Amino acid sequence: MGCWGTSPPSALLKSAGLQRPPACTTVIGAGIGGTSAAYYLRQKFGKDVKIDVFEKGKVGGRLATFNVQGQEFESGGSVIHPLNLHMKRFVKDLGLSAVQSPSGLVGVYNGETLVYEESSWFIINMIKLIWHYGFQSLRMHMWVEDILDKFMRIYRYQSHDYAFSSVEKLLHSLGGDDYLGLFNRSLLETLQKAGFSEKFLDEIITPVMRVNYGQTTNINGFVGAVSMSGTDPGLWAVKGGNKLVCSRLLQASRSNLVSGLVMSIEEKTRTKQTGNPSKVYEVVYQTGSETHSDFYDIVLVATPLNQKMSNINFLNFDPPIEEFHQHYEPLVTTLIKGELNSTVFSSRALNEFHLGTVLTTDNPDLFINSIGLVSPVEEDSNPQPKADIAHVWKIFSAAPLTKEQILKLFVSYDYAVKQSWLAYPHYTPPEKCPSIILHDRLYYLNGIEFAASAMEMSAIAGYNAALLAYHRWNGNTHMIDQEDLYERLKTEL
Ligand SMILES: Cc1cc2nc3c(=O)[nH]c(=O)nc-3n(C[C@H](O)[C@H](O)[C@H](O)COP(=O)(O)OP(=O)(O)OC[C@H]3O[C@@H](n4cnc5c(N)ncnc54)[C@H](O)[C@@H]3O)c2cc1C
Ligand SMILES: CC(C)=CCC/C(C)=C/CC/C(C)=C/CSC[C@H](N)C(=O)O
Repeated sequence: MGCWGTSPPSALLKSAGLQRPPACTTVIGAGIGGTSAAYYLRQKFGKDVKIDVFEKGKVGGRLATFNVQGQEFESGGSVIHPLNLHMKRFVKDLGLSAVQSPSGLVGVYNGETLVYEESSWFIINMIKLIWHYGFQSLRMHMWVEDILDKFMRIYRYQSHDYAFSSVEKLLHSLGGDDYLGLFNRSLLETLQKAGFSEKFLDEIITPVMRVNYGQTTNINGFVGAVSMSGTDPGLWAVKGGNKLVCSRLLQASRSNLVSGLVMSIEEKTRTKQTGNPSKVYEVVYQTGSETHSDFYDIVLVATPLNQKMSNINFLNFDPPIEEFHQHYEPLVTTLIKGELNSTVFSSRALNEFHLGTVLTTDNPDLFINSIGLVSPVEEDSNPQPKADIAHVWKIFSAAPLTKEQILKLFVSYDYAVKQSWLAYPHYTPPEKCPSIILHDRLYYLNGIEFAASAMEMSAIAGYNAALLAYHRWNGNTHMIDQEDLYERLKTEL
């Protein structure tokens, strides 16, 4: 594979006031971030650009399914918010369809008892919430709505082709200093300042952070709000599995999928047939037992950069590329088809136990973060626990469950399968997001996960990196890091 054959002579383009298009680009990682980046690279750079996508494992990355006795279930990223507009548009444009995610009744267990239990009657729920927590639920809902409202501005910026060179600048463009402040402070600090009570934080907010991010209210306020929005009504998933979005994006981008592990990236000077030297990146990768290398004008890294997850070496850069040591939270997803031992959580037998999900408080004696009924990826349904039927339950835990632990939770079970992840960043605000621009034409997408890790966040990062690469290649500095975009675009319809 070479980079030089396809682009028109640069002298010709320069005289027409145009930069030559890059001949070869590459994306490392075929998760939702990498495949959306490939899709937008094609849209921006046009049909002649070569796009190679490297993937060491399966297309989809953290979007994956398990098979339980012939049926597929999501094992990684599972629910999508109704206002996640990139995911929504991908599904529509790529000929996929959406299914509603199960929304059964939720309870919160503290290791001894259910401290909160939803009712199927809306009015009873309202009364219970007000009785236990006053109007804090309503205030929380308004807080999240305000953050989400501002978040939606990104779609307008991106539809006008604006790009950001850092995650901090992107966040600032959404809502100014207050928005950036959310990222720099813990959720706990922000919500305590806003007057939320310890009881509400311990019994409602912490359990939501545990199910979604395996962490407590020590995470940053922005990811806290994203996590709370994951309790909104109308969550959905892709029929057949969320990972289908990645394979369809790859197809639509007409990229070449290279099944290989990228080991290193190095900047090299190449002399073209015209005699002009030019800077390119050499990407060294392994397929099976063989080592190969190829040269690229632009490289987009779409995987968390740390030794445990991608282990890519950046060689001979001057100044050197910063080292990434960000810690990702270990998390285990276990699917169990069996009869729940409902008496673990309440005195009620299973035929009187109507909860579809049990969340947990931050009690060190608990060995699970959450347990919830799940539906196969093909089905649009709301499974209800019934005494006579073994259902499939999904459990999130920090460590793999032992057989004894499973037998505490289930009277009996037919099948159990587990998947271990390094799931999301371990959030420790205040912290700095890793740079998006690692070098001249070398970009990094996954820094956005330090603001919040979610499918839509990676899709936003993929679009942003493609726009940034395009504008920097063409010298369109006026399309990068523009201030007051919201005010400026408000008048444009
Ligand atoms: C258990 C779990 C539940 C989740 N639930 C939700 C949810 O309900 N909703 C939601 O929005 N988000 C959820 N998320 C988060 C969401 O799944 C991720 O934020 C998102 O999928 C990240 O996508 P990505 O493309 O950025 O990274 P990844 O999906 O990690 O993709 C990176 C890819 O790069 C590949 N790669 C790594 N190193 C190399 C190398 N050296 N060479 C070649 N290839 C390499 C990897 O194999 C991988 O496929 C969940 C995550 C987990 C783990
Ligand atoms: C990015 C924005 C604005 C919203 C995303 C909201 C959302 C879908 C949050 C969930 C994030 C997440 C990491 C969930 C993990 S667990 C999901 C689910 N509860 C499950 O049981 O699988």
